[in-house]
Amino acid sequence: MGNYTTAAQKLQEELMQVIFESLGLNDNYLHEDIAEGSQVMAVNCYPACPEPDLTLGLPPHTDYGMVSTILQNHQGLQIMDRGEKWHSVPLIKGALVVLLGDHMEVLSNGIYKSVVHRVTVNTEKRRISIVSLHSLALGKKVRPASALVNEQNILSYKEGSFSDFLDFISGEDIVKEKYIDKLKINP
Ligand SMILES: O=C(O)CCC(=O)C(=O)O
Ligand SMILES: [Fe+2]
Repeated sequence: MGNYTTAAQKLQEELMQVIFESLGLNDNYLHEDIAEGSQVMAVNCYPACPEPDLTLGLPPHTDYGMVSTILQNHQGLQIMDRGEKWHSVPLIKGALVVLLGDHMEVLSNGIYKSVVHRVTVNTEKRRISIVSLHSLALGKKVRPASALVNEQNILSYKEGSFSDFLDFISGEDIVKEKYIDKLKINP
């Protein structure tokens, strides 16, 4: 697990460079903050369920961070499109799933949106996923990149940190309210 955690952090640094390049930002953008950023590992176990239509493994949500990578042993993850339709993410052996989180939506000033996802269960097989969630260090604020704020794309998000997210989930009814909506300016 230690080696996997280190490799996931290194992969995340490379992914961020590519994502920044795709946004027209310098691929060195926030380099040190990313290298010193936060990483949370979550291991999820979803037992086989006799009545999968009556429940979910994990309810719909977005991840708080910049990116999350997921290693899974069985299909079950679903993502929602902009028309609010669910799509199953296929299981590809040896492949990782990469999801963009709320802090990437903030940093890109809304050019990229965090993806709503959920987990379904199945009757046959226990599903295990190993998720690596990345953002900046606990108290470090993520804000829209100034190069992505202009007349066509006005400032649309307030700054937020991992620590702000933790305060949010300890205080709010997270089923009714979404962290990203708290950061939107004039949603
Ligand atoms: O189990 C999965 O594939 C996703 C888990 C997840 O969304 C999470 O831990 O935030
Ligand atoms: Fe998630």
